Amino acid sequence: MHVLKFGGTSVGSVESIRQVIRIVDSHRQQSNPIAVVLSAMGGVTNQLIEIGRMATNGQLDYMELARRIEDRHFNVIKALIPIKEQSKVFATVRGTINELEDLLRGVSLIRELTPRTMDLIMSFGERLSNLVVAECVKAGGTPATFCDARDLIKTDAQFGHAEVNYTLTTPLVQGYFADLSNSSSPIPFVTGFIGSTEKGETTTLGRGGSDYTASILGAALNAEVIDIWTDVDGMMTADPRKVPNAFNIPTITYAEAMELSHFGAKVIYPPSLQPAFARNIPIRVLNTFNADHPGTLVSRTAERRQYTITGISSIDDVALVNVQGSGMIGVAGVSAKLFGVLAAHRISVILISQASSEHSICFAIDPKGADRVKAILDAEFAVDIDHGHIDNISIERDLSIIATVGEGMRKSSGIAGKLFSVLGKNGVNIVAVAQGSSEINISVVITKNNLSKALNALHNVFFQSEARVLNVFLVGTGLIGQTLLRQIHAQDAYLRQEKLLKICVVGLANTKKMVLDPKGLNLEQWQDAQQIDGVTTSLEAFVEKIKSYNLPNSVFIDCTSDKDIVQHYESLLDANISVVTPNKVANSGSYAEYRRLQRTALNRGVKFLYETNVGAGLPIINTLQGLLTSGDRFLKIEAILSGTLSYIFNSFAPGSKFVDVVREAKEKGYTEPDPRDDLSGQDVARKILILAREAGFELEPSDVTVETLLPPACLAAPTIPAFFDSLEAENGYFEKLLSDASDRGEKLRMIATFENGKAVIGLRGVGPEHPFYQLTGADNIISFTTERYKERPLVIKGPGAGAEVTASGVFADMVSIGSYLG
Ligand SMILES: NC(=O)C1=CN([C@@H]2O[C@H](COP(=O)(O)OP(=O)(O)OC[C@H]3O[C@@H](n4cnc5c(N)ncnc54)[C@H](OP(=O)(O)O)[C@@H]3O)[C@@H](O)[C@H]2O)C=CC1
Ligand SMILES: N[C@@H](CC=O)C(=O)O
Ligand code: NA
Repeated sequence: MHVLKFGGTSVGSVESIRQVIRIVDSHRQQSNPIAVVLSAMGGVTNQLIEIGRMATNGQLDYMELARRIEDRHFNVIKALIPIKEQSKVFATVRGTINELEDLLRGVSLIRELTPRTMDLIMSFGERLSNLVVAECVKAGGTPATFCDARDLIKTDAQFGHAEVNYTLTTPLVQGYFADLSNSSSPIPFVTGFIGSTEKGETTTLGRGGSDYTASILGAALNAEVIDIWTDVDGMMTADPRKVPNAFNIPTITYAEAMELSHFGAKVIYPPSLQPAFARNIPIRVLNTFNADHPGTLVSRTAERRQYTITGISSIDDVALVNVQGSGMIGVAGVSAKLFGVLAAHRISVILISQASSEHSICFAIDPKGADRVKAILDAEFAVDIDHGHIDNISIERDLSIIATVGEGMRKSSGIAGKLFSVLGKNGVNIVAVAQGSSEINISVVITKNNLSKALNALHNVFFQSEARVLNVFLVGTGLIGQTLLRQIHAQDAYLRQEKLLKICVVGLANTKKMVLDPKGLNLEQWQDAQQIDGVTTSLEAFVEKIKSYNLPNSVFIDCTSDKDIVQHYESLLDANISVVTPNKVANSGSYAEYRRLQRTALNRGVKFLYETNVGAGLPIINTLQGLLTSGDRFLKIEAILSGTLSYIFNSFAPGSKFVDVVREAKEKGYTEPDPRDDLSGQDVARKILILAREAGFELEPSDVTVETLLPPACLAAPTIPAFFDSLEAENGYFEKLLSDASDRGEKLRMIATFENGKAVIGLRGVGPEHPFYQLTGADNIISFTTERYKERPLVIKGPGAGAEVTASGVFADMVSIGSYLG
């Protein structure tokens, strides 16, 4: 026997019913006999409930709604049954609707709607859908018969959620199907959701009722398989409306399905499938509208999986009740009393957590009942509260529960660690935790506003064949910023495939316009988006947006040289947003500010990265941090730290004009946005200060001595154009510097030195014997003398400025955050 159950959407329209008939027909070709269970046409059950309510209130237009239900079924008949055979079926439907109308008339007269009558009213949905579809199938030439499950499924009299009496039901089901197979073997279309008492009163089976019917039939007939046809491709790793990366779960165990469904994965309601589980009958969850998709197979065992967890589920809105007090410690019976009270009041508890100190118990409930629960507990524990054994009972609202579920978690270490670490790095506070000893479900209670972020962050780390998403916000779309965007775009496919990382640029800003889209901007047209969709930039508004989006794995990148923007770093880090920047301003201000940023990042478990502050993409800061972390001590740093000045002194030759060489350096992208910063020595001063700090020294900007190479007239230039004019006017001065040096057989180098706690920068002539003599292009060279590198210093050399190398350094910092957060 093969049981096929179709839900309300599957029988919701003429087109979908056509598809149901196709599926039924294709299964009929197979050797197994089949039984079909249908729900009511989509929406009809709710309409019936509404009709019942209207009739009780004496609203006569309930008749109008009943007609609409009739019309929907008539339309199916008209579309799927040949005209000459229609009248008989119309008459049967009309007769059934008449019965409903008589019943409603009675309700409207006595103005009372008991649960018993409600069940009877609701039963019309399944009775009509099965009746009509069975006739459509017959009209297509396939033998079919309508089966009213009230004749087979016997229940107690708990109307609304009746309990099945298997002792009576199983033989009735078996007998019916035995008779059927003795006849011409028509396909039975069995009404889902309904049953009847021994006295013949109509009952309904509660949530997941039609699945329950399929499961009862499958268990009684020892079916080979039960198909639950829905409108989605089986069960998913998470709710796809909340987690866009969610994907289909091919196989899942009964226990996992139970755990996931309990936490709101609404595709099926596994408790209703319990009878089939108990008999080890496999269940397939399939999509009527994508019938070739294999869906999800729910059975006792699941195939070996790539991932430790199977799915992530959530309950969006819960309240947490906290009962605590010193009187609870070591006193037996407090929890018995607590949960006894809850049970007596039929209050369903979603999650319980108690620490071993026994000082407090908290449990999650539906927030709608929270006030009532508090009132009940206040009353029940009034004496304990009065005596101070129990503190006041508190309720926390606006919370959600996330459950990570999977058989693979059993006996496997590190899952909880990963879960807490990811939530921690994303600034998601955990209010309560629960893990059953079955170890297949770890549930955490978090604040509701973090639900989407937490679900996506967890899905990202636990299902790593899906690329992890890094959400990037970039301020500064000048030379470095746009080179970075180009590099990100060019590397997109590589990062996804090889690093399982997707960089999603969510926001962009320059001084004029800012544009944000939480789904990610198209990097082929970011300029257009900024121009057309952008609004006037406000850094405050940009930062507020970043925080309010509350996306997982967020990174803020500052590619400006602005001073104001760095004021936002701390609050961003504090909101668990990592910061990456080539901008040296933050790290070269006061030492206190530098330390504050470091500490905030550390405390928040996020990253503040600035490798490109010194030597652009050259691995200088990382190397230095590595030495310091491993216990080395710095004795001396000697370096050429300006790409611009290197280029200038390597290119300035007799016959050329100094100002032209500076212009070339600017055109090549080596200079700061304001080249006076390079020429004055300010840029180098910032870099040596940062290096000294990274080497563990507490230096202030005033501790750096700068011997500038510029004559006073250039230093005094009030604007960039005036500065270039002054360089031109002072050409003789620069020529003399050059000729004096070459007369001595030397080259000019701006050298920064840090030794004995002092940083000095100055223009020096170096001869061929000096290691800095051979430097070419815009190269930087940094020589670290340390306890371990004392005889021969550790030297790093290479291009220290330029758009590509700088942007790639920022890129590397950004990607390393992706790995860290993942
Ligand atoms: N060039 C190099 O080799 C290296 C550069 N760096 C650093 O990289 C950073 C960027 O340099 P670069 O790209 O050359 O500079 P650019 O002048 O080309 O670009 C700066 C960008 O920042 C934007 N910007 C400035 N202030 C603000 C603000 N308050 N709000 C919003 N946007 C702002 C500018 O906007 P708009 O477009 O509207 O003007 C522009 O888009 C600098 O800090 C520099 O020190 C570090 C290492 C090497
Ligand atoms: N303007 C800087 C760029 C890197 O920080 C330089 O010339 O070195
Ligand atoms: Na660097």
